[in-house]
Parts: sequence; C-alpha cells; structure tokens
Amino acid sequence: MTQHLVDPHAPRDLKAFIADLPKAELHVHHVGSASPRIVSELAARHPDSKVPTDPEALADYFTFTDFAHFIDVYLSVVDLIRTPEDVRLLTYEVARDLARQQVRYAELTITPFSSTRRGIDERAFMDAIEDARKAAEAEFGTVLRWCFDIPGEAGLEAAEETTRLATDDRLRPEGLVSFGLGGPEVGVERPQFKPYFDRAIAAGLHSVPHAGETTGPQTVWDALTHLRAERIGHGTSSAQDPKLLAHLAEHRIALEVCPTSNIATRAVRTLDEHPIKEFVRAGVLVTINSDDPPMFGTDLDNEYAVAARLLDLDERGLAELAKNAVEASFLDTAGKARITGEIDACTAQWLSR
Ligand SMILES: O=C(O)c1cccc(C(=O)CC[C@H]2O[C@@H](n3cnc4c(=O)[nH]cnc43)[C@H](O)[C@@H]2O)c1
Ligand SMILES: [Zn+2]
Repeated sequence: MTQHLVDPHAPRDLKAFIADLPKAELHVHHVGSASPRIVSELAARHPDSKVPTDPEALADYFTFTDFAHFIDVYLSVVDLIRTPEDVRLLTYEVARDLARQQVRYAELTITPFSSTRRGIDERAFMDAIEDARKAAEAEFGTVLRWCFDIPGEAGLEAAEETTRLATDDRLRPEGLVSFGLGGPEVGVERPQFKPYFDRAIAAGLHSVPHAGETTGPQTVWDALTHLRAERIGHGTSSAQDPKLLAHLAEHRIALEVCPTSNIATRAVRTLDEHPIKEFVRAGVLVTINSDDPPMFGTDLDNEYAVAARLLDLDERGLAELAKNAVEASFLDTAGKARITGEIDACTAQWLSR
C-alpha cells in the first residue's frame, strides 16, 4: 500500500501554512495525475483492462517493485485514455486537484505520442487539452502550460512524432512551453535525442529532460551538453558529482526534485537518504514537485511537508522553496511577480498571527 508515503511528521501548523501557500508545480505528469476516482471510472468503462476499479485494490496496484514495474503500471493507465473526451476530462480534473492545493501555475508533462499511437486523433487531442486548459484557468484561476515529452524507450520513431507534434504550427497548442524526455533511462542514451531537442529549441521551446533519476551523473551531464537542458527532471544522482553540483549552482539550472516519487519507484531507499540536503548545501536551485501524485500516494502539499522535514524549514524557508519554483518556471516576468507577491503576502499574514 502507498498510504504510508504521506508524511505523518509535519507539525499541524506547518501543514496548514503549506495548504494555504500559493505554489507553482513544474514536474507533474498528465496521466500520472489521474485521481483514483478518475482511474476507477475509466477502468470500469473498460473491463478488458487489468487496472482495478476498487480504490483499495488500486492502492495495492500502485505499489511498485522497481522503476520498470512503475512504467508498466503507468502504461496500463495510459491504455484507459481512449477518446478525446477522456483526455479533456483527465486534464480538467488534474487542474481542479492542483487548484485545491493553491497551485497557481503548473507545467504539466504530456506524452502525446502515447495517445496518438493508441488511435486518438492528433487534432482532437490538442483541442481537448487546450479546451481543458482554458476552462481550468477561467474556473479555477490555475494557469496550465504543457511540456511534451518523448518516451525515450519507445525510440527515435517516438522522438520524431513528438517533435512533429510539438513544432508543426498547425498542431502545436498555444499552452506548449517546453520539451522533455521521460521513461526509463537505462539503455536510453540522451545524446541520440539531440537532433530532436535542437528542432524543439529552434521552435522556441525550453529543454527539460528527465536525467539522473535512475542512472548516474553522466546522464545529467549528457542532458546539459547534448540536450541543452534548462532544468533537470529529478537529477537525483547529481549528488554523486561535486563538479556537476557546482555547475548546476553556477548556471542556476534548477533540479525538479520529487522526493516521494524517488522512494515509490525505489530510485532512493529512504527519504532520510534523499540527497536534497546536498543539493541545497551546494547552492543548487531546488524546486519541489509531485511527479505522479496519486500513483505515489502523495500530492504537492505533502511534498512540501516532506521537504520541510528533510531540510528543517519553517514558514520562511518553505516560502523560499515556493519562490524557487516560480523563478525556475517558464512564466513571463509579470506572471512571476504576481505569484511571488502572493507567496510573500501569504507568508507575512501567517507570520503576523
Ligand atoms: O506509450 C507507449 O506506447 C510507450 C512505449 C514504450 C515506452 C513508453 C514509455 O517509456 C512511457 C514512459 C512514460 O512515463 C512517464 N513518466 C511518469 N513519471 C515518470 C518519471 O518519474 N520518470 C520518467 N518517466 C515518467 C513519461 O512521461 C512517459 O509518459 C511508452
Ligand atoms: Zn517525471
């Protein structure tokens, strides 16, 4: 069961502060954010699927033996998303869950290749996510932006298709800001994706590959050198290389840290062994994120509570972490100033109580 991942140690007041704190989420996957209710509903609609409909069985199903097992389970949930209406509903509900946690801005990682190869029409797919994005902003005030990621293990065919979908002016959605690379890292060398990242960057997209989640620091170097990464998804193994940490700190290349994810996929053994403290000590810009929250029995608020414990933070420290995410985001200057102002106002109000 994954419930034990929710941090029981955070003091009550700090939990309430985190719940109130305006936040930005920079590393959260689209299908990986499907709530148990949505997954159960979709699984009931598709009885041929192996995904359980019962929420308790679902919690067991979302307990992973290793990263490869996690990806298998992830793809079984991807298999449940079969129509543009499924895509729209999922996206809108994800935004609702983010808004409930005072997330003002989120960059959602979407894998369009996984949907188009399963038969969803590409135009209808783009319309569905854009429709949900506009509805979410109007109704919840949460601004959504997209990162389209290549599922690296699916090879260069997937890279070509993702790049086409991200750069074709007739298809490219208005909310798209960045280009990523996800899935397993072992045997999926970053340099082979350089031509695809070059095209995406030339089309104005930011580079945000996963790297160093399940392999060593060389993968992070490769992401920086070959894919011109502006932020790194996870980057956990960077802690093994002091020169890399110094490089990340000097160039303000943020790490998208997702502590509970790293435990759930068994990339890191225990939270107390998570290298987040080393990142902070080295002066790296650390952002806190949730990755695939319901699958890992967490949410963004809980990840902030975990970070508060691991880094021994009070309200001011948590506000700084929230501001790191705003700084590292691809929001425009006015958008950054607005959310930073909200974080400061919320913190001042809490401290004056
Ligand atoms: O869709 C397919 O048919 C397909 C075929 C072969 C391989 C893949 C993938 O590897 C998909 C990976 C999938 O996982 C997403 N994801 C979610 N959380 C994480 C994470 O923490 N680290 C890496 N990848 C993650 C990723 O966005 C892809 O959608 C697919
Ligand atoms: Zn991820």
